[in-house]
Amino acid sequence: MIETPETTAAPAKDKIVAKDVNIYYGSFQAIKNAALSMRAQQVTALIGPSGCGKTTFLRALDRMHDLTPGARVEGQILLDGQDIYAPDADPVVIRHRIGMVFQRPNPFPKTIYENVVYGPRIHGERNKAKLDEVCERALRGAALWDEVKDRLQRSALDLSGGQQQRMCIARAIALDPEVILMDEPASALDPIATSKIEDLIGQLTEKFTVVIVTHSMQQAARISDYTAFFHLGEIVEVGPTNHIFTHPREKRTEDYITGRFG
Ligand SMILES: Nc1ncnc2c1ncn2[C@@H]1O[C@H](COP(=O)(O)OP(=O)(O)OP(=O)(O)O)[C@@H](O)[C@H]1O
Repeated sequence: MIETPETTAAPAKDKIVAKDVNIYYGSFQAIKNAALSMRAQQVTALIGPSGCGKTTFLRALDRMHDLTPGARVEGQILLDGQDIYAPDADPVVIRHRIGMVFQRPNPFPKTIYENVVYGPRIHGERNKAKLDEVCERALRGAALWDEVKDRLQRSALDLSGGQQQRMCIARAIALDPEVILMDEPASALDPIATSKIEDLIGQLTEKFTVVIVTHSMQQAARISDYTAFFHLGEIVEVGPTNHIFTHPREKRTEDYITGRFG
C-alpha cells in the first residue's frame, strides 16, 4: 500500500485515556459514561456550565476521590495504558506522576524555598545541593525564578496571588510529574497575573501533558489544543479546540459557546 502523508504522520500519543467512567457521590451520579483521550504534551481544556462535572472528572484523573467520603469511580482511567484504578496501582506513585494545581493558590506557611522542595523532601531527598537545583529548575519552569531568586528564604505568604499560583505550579513541577492537572488556576487572579499563567501553560507542554478546567471559553480558546464540552455530567463533544469553537457538531455545544446558556 502506498502511504499518504496522513497515514505516515505520527499522531500525538494518548497520555491519559478515560473509558466508560461513571462517578458517584453517594447515590448521585455526577459523571455518566465519560470517554476522553488526553494527548501527550498537549493542553486539553474541560469546559461547560457550572455543576456539569468538570472538577469531578479532573479529580478522578489522579485518584483524588479516594479521599472524598462517599465518592465512587467506576470504569477505567489509563495512564500510558495502565489503569490507575487497578488493584495493584499505587495512588502515591500516581500522584507523583500526575500533579495538581488548585483554583486558589495554596502556599504552605513556609519559605518559598521550602514550599518548592516540599515534595522532593517528603519523598526522601536530603541532599542540599540537589534540593537547591530542583528549586531553581522548578521556579524557572514556572517562570518565577527571576522574581524570587533573591528572596527564597522569605515567606511564600508575602508573594502576590499570581506569584503564589506560579509557585504552586513550581511545587508541582519539582516532583517531575508527567501530567499537570489544573482546576481553574487563574480564576482568583487579575488579568495580568492570568495572562502570565496562560503564557506559562503554553510553555509547560514542552515537557508535560496539561488538563485544565476553565470557566472561560476565551481562555480555553487561547491556551488549549483540545476541548471537551461537559453538560449535566456527560461529555457532549470533544475535538481540536479551533474546531469545537468554530464548527461544533452538537446543538448543546453550539448553544453554550454562543452564550445561549451557562
Ligand atoms: N463532594 C461532593 N459531594 C456531593 N456532591 C458533589 C460533591 N462535589 C461535587 N458534587 C456535585 O457534583 C456535580 C458536579 O460538580 P463539579 O464540582 O464537578 O462541577 P463543575 O462543572 O466543576 O462546577 P463548577 O464549574 O461550578 O466548579 C454538582 O451537582 C455538585 O453539586
